[in-house]
Amino acid sequence: MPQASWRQVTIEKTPSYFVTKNVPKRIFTMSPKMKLIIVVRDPVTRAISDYTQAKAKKKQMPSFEEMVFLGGSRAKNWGAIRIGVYSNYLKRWLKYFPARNIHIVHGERLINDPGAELALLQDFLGLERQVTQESFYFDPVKKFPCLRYKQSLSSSSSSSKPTTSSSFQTQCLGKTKGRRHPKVDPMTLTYLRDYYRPYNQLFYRMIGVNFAWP
Ligand SMILES: Nc1ncnc2c1ncn2[C@@H]1O[C@H](COP(=O)(O)OS(=O)(=O)O)[C@@H](OP(=O)(O)O)[C@H]1O
Repeated sequence: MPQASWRQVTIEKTPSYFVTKNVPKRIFTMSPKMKLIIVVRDPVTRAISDYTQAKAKKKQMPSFEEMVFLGGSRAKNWGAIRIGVYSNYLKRWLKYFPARNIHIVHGERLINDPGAELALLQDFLGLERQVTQESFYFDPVKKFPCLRYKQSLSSSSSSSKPTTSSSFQTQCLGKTKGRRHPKVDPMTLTYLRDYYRPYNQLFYRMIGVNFAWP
């Protein structure tokens, strides 16, 4: 972790931390006061997203449906499916950290209403609410929210007096985020939704929030 002054908050982001066995203990040993942020989305969409990412790297990969059904009972062990059982992983974290140290970000709302989701996140981190709805605009091409922020530009005039003007800068997430998902056969979707339902219910009870994933 880089050094930070008392005015700064350092964030480190690695998706695999959530699901890697020894990480809760390792992070607890590093600092039991650590604040943890977990972004979750409907596990069925998550599985398709995971598959889409893998397929982009491995073109000859079978279709999503084949991966789910031809894998038979092994399919449940396929990382893309297994990771969506959030309750299993959260349990491990709760052995070390109290629920108040863990903030769950609602992945769908992060896309549909980023200002509201960021308000909750800033509160959790004890930060002033500087990122607001106005910090985002919806990019019609990318179909995702992107950041819009003011940047002060200093320039020297002929009298060499510094002038400060401000303009908006914009920033979207990179090309690998927000990939187009394949269309998945409805029977496969139903099968996966039925599979996740009880685990989702357990997860809602653990966090005290119902995301109402279908
Ligand atoms: N603002 C914005 N722009 C683009 N993408 C956004 C945004 N907010 C959330 N998302 C969702 O982030 C998903 C990719 O995040 P990952 O955690 O899978 O990324 S990674 O594992 O760290 O590579 C990515 O998943 P895919 O849509 O499957 O690509 C997005 O749905």
